[in-house]
Amino acid sequence: MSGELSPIDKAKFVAAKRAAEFVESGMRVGLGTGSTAAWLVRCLGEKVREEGLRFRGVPTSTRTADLAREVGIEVISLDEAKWLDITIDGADEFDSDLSLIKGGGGALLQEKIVATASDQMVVIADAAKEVESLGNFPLPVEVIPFGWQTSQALIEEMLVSMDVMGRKATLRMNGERPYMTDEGNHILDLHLGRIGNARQLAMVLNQVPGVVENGLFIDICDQVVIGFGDGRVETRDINAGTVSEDRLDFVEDENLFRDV
Ligand SMILES: O=C[C@H](O)[C@H](O)[C@H](O)COP(=O)(O)O
Repeated sequence: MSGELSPIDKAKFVAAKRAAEFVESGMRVGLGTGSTAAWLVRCLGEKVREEGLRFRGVPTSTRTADLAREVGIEVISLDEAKWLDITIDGADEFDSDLSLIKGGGGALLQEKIVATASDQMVVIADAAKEVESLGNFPLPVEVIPFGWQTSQALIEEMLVSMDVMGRKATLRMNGERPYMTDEGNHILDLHLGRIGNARQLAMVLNQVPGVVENGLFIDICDQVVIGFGDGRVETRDINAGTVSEDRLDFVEDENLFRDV
């Protein structure tokens, strides 16, 4: 289906393809979750098959683990890897400091652990994910099933005293049933509209009984690779303070698009 990808998928694809070049043989690599990260896994699988790239991947969800194995990537656990050279993952929102909202796909807990255990974290995203202020995308918070309604009420109460616009926390559903994460937990999505002090909110949320982790990634991401529908790619490195631009084409990528 080459040439039939939507502009948004092309944007995700070129970001993923550029970031796949950061992976070198011998590395231990955190593999993110979501549609953009799935492109990364496919691009890396192709490099394994076509170019003899040899690395070990630590997936952040069962979905990513399944896809990674399918495309020929050697999969190990985080405990086996202990520490990672790089983690590459998508995001739901990022701002100019490379603070993130993640967890739209429900994998925020493993994603945060894996990213934090890495020398560097690279986010891959289409340009629409960039925001001036985080919070338009509902902030996912992973809670244990026991007493989730109490956790929900405590979060909503706590939000009253915070610098946020909205205060509603809704239980994520999967059809008729509550959504279950890989760890068997639920997700509360916080409809905030605008988050003033994301650092403070991230810390306070994790103090609420029942909360396991929240989807705010502060001071974790080092680089973002932003893809555009016309093949342009922009890479920003927050530590080096550099920005580079480039353009990729889609012609040679027919094999990758075929099964998607
Ligand atoms: O839990 C899911 C992850 O945080 C994803 O990386 C995030 O939701 C972005 O997903 P996508 O690349 O599909 O937009």
